[in-house]
Amino acid sequence: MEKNKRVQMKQLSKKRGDQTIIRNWSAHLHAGEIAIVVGPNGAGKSTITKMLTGELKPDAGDIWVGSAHVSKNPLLYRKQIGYMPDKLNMDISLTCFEFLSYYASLYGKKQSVVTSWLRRVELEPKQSIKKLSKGMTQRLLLARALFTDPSFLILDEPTNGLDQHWLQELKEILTSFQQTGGTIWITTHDESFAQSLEGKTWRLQNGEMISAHEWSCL
Ligand SMILES: Nc1ncnc2c1ncn2[C@@H]1O[C@H](COP(=O)(O)OP(=O)(O)OP(=O)(O)O)[C@@H](O)[C@H]1O
Repeated sequence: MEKNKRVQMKQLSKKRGDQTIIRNWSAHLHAGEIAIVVGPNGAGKSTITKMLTGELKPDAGDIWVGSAHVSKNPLLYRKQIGYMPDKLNMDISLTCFEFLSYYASLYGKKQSVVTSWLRRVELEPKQSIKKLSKGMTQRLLLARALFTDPSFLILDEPTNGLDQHWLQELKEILTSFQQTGGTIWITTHDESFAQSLEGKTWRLQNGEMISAHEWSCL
């Protein structure tokens, strides 16, 4: 799929219970740009990430990837995104190959793409997904997010459970995605990983998304 898509968020607002997670926030990401969102537990990082994936509807505001609007063109929008959640919510017995093949059939991708991504993330195709360690599960979810060749990659706490070797591999995978015009959104608690990426960083607190430049001036 052609990448080089701009991501726009316009006047987004979201409340959960009594708490305002995002208050009237606008931003855009150029194609090939990395956005990094940091913030304490409960600040709303997962909430905003779920709005970007289309799983949660904003109370107000719009999100576009290229010309696809999150709720007005949901099918086209979903085709543009690759999402790596912070955990695998699936309690069935499948091998890594069967797991990715299922998504391959939904997205019309060849089995050879599945095989080559499993090789890239160093997972054994016949390995049961129930027996994967945390870091191995993260690698499977990374492969699932990328094998559809999205233009916008959304990663929720991608470094959880990864060892030093895989932190470096993750960086390399993200850099090559970025170099082909892919745009990336990452939420993380891992400040050293965040600092190692050349991206636009925001801190989320009390309903505000404060850019790194602004918070260094506070
Ligand atoms: N389903 C829900 N219904 C109501 N409130 C929720 C729901 N899920 C989360 N919240 C609340 O929304 C706020 C933001 O939660 P969220 O999970 O987005 O934070 P987070 O920054 O991702 O946290 P963490 O760093 O712990 O993952 C929290 O106060 C949380 O209690």
